[in-house]
Amino acid sequence: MEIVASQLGKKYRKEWIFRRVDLTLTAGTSYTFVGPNGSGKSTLLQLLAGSLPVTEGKLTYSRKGAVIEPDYWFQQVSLAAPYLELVEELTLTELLIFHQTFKPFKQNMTPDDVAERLLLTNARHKEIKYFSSGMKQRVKLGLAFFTDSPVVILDEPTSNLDRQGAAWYHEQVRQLSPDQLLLIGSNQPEEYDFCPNVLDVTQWK
Ligand SMILES: Nc1ncnc2c1ncn2[C@@H]1O[C@H](COP(=O)(O)OP(=O)(O)OP(=O)(O)O)[C@@H](O)[C@H]1O
Repeated sequence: MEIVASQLGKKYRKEWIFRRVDLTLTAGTSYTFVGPNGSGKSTLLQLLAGSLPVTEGKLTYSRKGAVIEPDYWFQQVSLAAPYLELVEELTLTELLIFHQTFKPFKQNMTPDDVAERLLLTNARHKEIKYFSSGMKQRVKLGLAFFTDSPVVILDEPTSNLDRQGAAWYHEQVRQLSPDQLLLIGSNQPEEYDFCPNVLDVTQWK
């Protein structure tokens, strides 16, 4: 899996958030985008996920040399981010079953298997709206970790997690497949201490 950005730029109203972003992101490794609050990390991740339109430049997804059309990018990507909401009225089991109808889990994992990996077996019949913020964050991360998708994008992955939750995050992130491409947006070095490619988004201002 490869994502290539050529001369990518994003403008909101009259303000350019970044311009002339040239990147080649290749599966088998991870990339972390860093920069101060408001510098554009989340915006860039959403562009790379194909969930926000670019203002200028070009984005290409390809797998084994074959270009993937933009209509199919969403199938390639699992994104966990603070601004993405879970369906609060569903129980955890209902949410996992619902999610599975769009994107299957890895290795034929069942919703019960996923709940166990989330350390939330006891909460699987509880509605998400009654989950603590840390439990919700674990669910968001788990949907990204355990979905069978070649690209995993994590924006502020350990927000709301306690020390045990952060340890769980590190354990899961280490278990991602070498075929997957991991992209992170972060301000906290301990979230990406394992990541060999750290890119400061202010270079594209
Ligand atoms: N929908 C929008 N309309 C207008 N401006 C926006 C919109 N979304 C983001 N911005 C602006 O784009 C800039 C970059 O925001 P972004 O959320 O990408 O930054 P960030 O680096 O992820 O910040 P943080 O570390 O606080 O999460 C900010 O100035 C923000 O106000």
